[in-house]
Amino acid sequence: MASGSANVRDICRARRADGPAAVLAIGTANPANRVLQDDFPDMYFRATKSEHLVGLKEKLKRLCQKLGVQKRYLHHTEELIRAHPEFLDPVQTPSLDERLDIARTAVPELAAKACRKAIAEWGRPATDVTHLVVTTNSSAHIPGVDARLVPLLGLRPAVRRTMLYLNGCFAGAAALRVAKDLAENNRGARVLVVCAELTVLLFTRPVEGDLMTLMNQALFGDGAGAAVVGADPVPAAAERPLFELVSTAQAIVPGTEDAISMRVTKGCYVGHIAAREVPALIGASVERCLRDALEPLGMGAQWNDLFWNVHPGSAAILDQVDAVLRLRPDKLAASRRVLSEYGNMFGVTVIFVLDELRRRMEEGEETPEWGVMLAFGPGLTVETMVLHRCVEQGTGGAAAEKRST
Ligand SMILES: CC(C)(COP(=O)(O)OP(=O)(O)OC[C@H]1O[C@@H](n2cnc3c(N)ncnc32)[C@H](O)[C@@H]1OP(=O)(O)O)[C@@H](O)C(=O)NCCC(=O)NCCSC(=O)CC(=O)O
Repeated sequence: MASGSANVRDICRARRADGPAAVLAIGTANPANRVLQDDFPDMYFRATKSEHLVGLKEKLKRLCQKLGVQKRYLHHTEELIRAHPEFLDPVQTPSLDERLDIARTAVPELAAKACRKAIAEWGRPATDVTHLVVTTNSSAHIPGVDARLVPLLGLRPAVRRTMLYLNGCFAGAAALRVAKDLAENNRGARVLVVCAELTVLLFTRPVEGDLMTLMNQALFGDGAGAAVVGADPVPAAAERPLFELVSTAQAIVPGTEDAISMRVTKGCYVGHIAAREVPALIGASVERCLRDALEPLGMGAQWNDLFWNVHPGSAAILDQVDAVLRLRPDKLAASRRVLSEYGNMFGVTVIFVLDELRRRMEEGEETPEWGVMLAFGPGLTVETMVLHRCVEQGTGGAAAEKRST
């Protein structure tokens, strides 16, 4: 009996990886339909036949100026909305089924596009992927996006799949956290992580007095972000670590369960955000979460000595994190750029920020060795991940060339 249990320990120990999990490749994708934020109020009020609500449209214009978004990509075009008049008033004409039908194919296809880029950069065949972690808010099917990705990407039928639904904006960080544990506890594992979102589930017409709808239409964008995660990179297979995932933490901020929420209704998804309060709530909790994550590693609160990947929930949220941590103006530049170019893509956004940080490092931007990923979402939940930079600074041309071949 005793020797039996010793055996099991040995088996478990032998199965663990030696080194930390690392991101080995990143891929991102968006739908083709590009929407400039300056054009959005006209487009939205035209598509929803709401031109008569002149005051509300002016309000949306003012709101658009405040969010930090200049451009987004949306799967739903004016043409698609014209073809689905039932989307305009989800209370009178419930249309969850029609929206989910769109998501059924569009979400896996968008996810596959990001995954293909990540796999191409990784340089190994798709059949070498051992685990798949998929997360989305924009789907409710079984078999899910994970199962659909197997034939789309040519993964092995024996790939071990994990599907995370409805995690809000912390989904990307949560998926990377799960991937880290899988990679470190399964020697040789190569985990494909993908997060994909479509906002057609939230689409609805503007209603006088309903500010939340304006916010949901103006802030969020569609996209997919993928990463290959594995420990002990194999140089002979041309694997190279970009970021080591050093430690992870998750915390619920007490008393904030109503601050961000989402309900699946007969009509569509209905999101609620206590938008004016959320930046301050995050600001009040962020330092505690960071100390809890960093102190066990013997790292102090020298926030400007780190690089930062903060989920850009909106400009006000980034401003609040900036102010509380007294960050130098350039510290959240990657988060601000992604918000500006793509909008808030829920959990996808932190993967885009990771890619943007990598690009900046390759282009030679002076970057500290250690960094932090911070993501927020319903709960209020704060996900914190300590990162270690492996990207070689200033390798811009060579690395980008490798990705494009
Ligand atoms: C809502 C804000 C843009 C408001 O900015 P300011 O406070 O600077 O400006 P303000 O109060 O003058 O408001 C500007 C205009 O927006 C209107 N306004 C205020 N609150 C609003 C709301 N909830 N929805 C829509 N409009 C709103 C005001 O009436 C005003 O209109 P008028 O001009 O007529 O007076 C900002 O506070 C913000 O970005 N909050 C955080 C948003 C957020 O929570 N993002 C996280 C998304 S969720 C996420 O990322 C995670 C997840 O989903 O899981």
